[in-house]
Amino acid sequence: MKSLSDRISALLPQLQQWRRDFHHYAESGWLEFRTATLVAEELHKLGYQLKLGREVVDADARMGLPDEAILKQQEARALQQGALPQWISHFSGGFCGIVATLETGRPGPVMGFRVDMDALDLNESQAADHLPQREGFVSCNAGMMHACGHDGHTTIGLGLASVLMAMKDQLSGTIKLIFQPAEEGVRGAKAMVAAGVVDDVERFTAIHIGTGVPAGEVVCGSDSFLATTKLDVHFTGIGAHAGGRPEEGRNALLAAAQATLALHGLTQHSGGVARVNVGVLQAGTGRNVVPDCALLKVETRGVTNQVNDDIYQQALRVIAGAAAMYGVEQEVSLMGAARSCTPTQPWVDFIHQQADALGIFDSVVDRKAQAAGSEDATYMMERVKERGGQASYVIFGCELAAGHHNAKFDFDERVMPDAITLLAILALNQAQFGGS
Ligand SMILES: O=C(O)C[C@H](NC(=O)Cc1c[nH]c2ccccc12)C(=O)O
Repeated sequence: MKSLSDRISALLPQLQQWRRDFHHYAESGWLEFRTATLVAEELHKLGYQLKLGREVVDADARMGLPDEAILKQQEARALQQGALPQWISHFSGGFCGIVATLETGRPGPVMGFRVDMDALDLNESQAADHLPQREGFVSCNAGMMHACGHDGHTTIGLGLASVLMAMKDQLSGTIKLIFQPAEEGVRGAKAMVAAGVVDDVERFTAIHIGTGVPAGEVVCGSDSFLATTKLDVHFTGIGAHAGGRPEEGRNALLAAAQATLALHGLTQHSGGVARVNVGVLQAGTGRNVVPDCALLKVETRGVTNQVNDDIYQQALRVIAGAAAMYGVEQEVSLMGAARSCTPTQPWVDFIHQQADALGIFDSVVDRKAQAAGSEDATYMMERVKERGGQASYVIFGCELAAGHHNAKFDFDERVMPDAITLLAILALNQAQFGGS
């Protein structure tokens, strides 16, 4: 019987081909049409039971959804780029979620593994020293780039699906592989949770690669995710002749500028780390017009849910105050959110034990001290925990060509087989878990 290691070694060419294809056809959140159809086809060929689109994504719980015109345009683009027509109708309208289930027929827990599929809104570097450019798989979609490793995550999910199906006679219980859209901007997980995707999951594991963790190190229970709230703020003023009748105008641009400066002063909280970032300020229409419109794209973050919630409430007050200063209207729209979350220690201990026993990592640790970014997998973790299940978030360190969200981001692809190995071992050895 082929060993796990032999099976994964045999997959290496396929892993690189998958990763580089996903990278080349990078698709941002809710627009992962091509990616989702290819993933669905691979999982179908492997023999998994599939739940797709609206079956696993609650329409009303989606956040930060692009408008109808963009959804339609991007679906057409995906078809032109090779999205599979037989699957795409499941994902139309921005429902690019997939859950693949393997029921072994033998008693055992439901184990959930979650990967995310979306790219970032970013133009990828086309410099000669950027490997994806040099080797011909740089993103072909303007304004979309896999600059956080989610092409690798999707590939790890497919590699895991392949080896687990091949070794299904050695498994027990049920395996659920969750392919999530729109993690960037923390927009997709809540909708999958609302659709009930993890309601039966007893042991949940989400993953990330890189994040500053050194190559060869695995973090078994990352617990430093910042709770976060993402908001768009529209200011509406009154236009007027800037030279002739400025006093008749109500300046939305100044309100937005005032709000921006005030928002960035909000990072004091006795509860710990807090962040505010105004990432976008768009305003006005012409140099001789008192600006009647402005848009801010803002995020708040906090080391705990309470810190973030407090900062968010202060932000709302600051925005209302800036609008009042200039006599303009303001409207806040929620565009994304994620909670902070602590993994369950019994599951972290089990992952640590299995990673140690594998002997393929230079370092195995439970957690890292530095405040990480944010993650909406925390919604799934919290849902599993509130039903008494086990949940953790594993980070696989690897060499990065540049930091996350940078136009020259790239990762060492050798991290993928190591990640698949550990995740597969968690499933194959789950009977050794002594926790609840
Ligand atoms: O808030 C978001 O949009 C989610 C996004 N998430 C990530 O980038 C994934 C991530 C989680 N932890 C880390 C740590 C370092 C880089 C990336 C991450 C972020 O933090 O901006």
